Amino acid sequence: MAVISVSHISKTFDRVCAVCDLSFAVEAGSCFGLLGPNGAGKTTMMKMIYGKAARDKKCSGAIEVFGFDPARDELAIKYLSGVVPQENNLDEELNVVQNLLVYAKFYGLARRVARERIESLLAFLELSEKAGSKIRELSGGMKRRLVIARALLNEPRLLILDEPTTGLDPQVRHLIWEKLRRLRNGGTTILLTTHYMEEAFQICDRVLIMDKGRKVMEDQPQRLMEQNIERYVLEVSQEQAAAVIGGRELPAAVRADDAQGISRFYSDDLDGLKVVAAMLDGHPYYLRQANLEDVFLKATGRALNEKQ
Ligand SMILES: Nc1ncnc2c1ncn2[C@@H]1O[C@H](COP(=O)(O)OP(=O)(O)OP(=O)(O)O)[C@@H](O)[C@H]1O
Repeated sequence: MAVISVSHISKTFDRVCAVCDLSFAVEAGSCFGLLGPNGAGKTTMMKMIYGKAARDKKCSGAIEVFGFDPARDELAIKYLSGVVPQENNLDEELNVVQNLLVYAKFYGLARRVARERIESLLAFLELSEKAGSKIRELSGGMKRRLVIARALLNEPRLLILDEPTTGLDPQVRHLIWEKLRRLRNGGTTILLTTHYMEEAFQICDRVLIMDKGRKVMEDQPQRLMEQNIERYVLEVSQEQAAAVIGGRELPAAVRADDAQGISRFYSDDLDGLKVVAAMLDGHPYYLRQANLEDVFLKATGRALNEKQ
């Protein structure tokens, strides 16, 4: 059963189509990722889902979240969901527990229930020791975990996260991924945006890759890779590739792609790439497995982390 269903939705700002005719569904108990570079339209799409942005008036599409239309029933959706916005909008004047109590009050939780929930959420997000700390005393990763704890106060069936780990170090990123996996395994439906292909690959059951407001492709991450990209990549600076390989014939199973100053040679056949490596005659290169970044690059000609 779909918890979120988006059908032919568009949103235009000053004639710029931020979201263009987008359709997708998020199944109950799954983790769904909107993956795309800065400005792809991910945040705008999310905001329309939780009622913070209106779709175009002339757009004939529909959004349903738990069967409710966010344009009309924002509050009903709010009580069933938790939202982690892109910015950590915590109250700097209050400490960790006080920040959570304010929200607990908003949700109408009795004080004893609120205290119990806060204690268990702080333990779950490994913040118990910081319960009495001021917000400015927290690291970026702690603030992010606190915002996630806050979004979980009303025990939501749907958790919406806008770039949950942007700017955080790899250790915190992995910790947050583990927590999100546990929530998903416990039955919470998760919708997140990210421009980290690794994040999408690690935690999403299904990924919609978007660019310039439009869907580029959508599938399980592993399937997106199996069906759209070769298994291995050899990377070398474009300048060096032009100097030593330019004009020479490549092995039959090798495809070359130049973008952002890097020449990439793709193949399912590792031996073919070893031939390319030998042609480089001692110039440095990087041989790796292909990932969702390569899928995006092949589809759009641009890198995921490139500014638009
Ligand atoms: N309130 C607004 N007014 C005008 N243009 C906007 C507004 N919000 C977003 N846009 C434009 O809509 C497009 C999509 O922006 P959006 O923030 O949804 O992208 P995004 O994929 O979430 O990017 P990021 O990863 O940087 O958050 C961009 O061109 C952006 O400049």
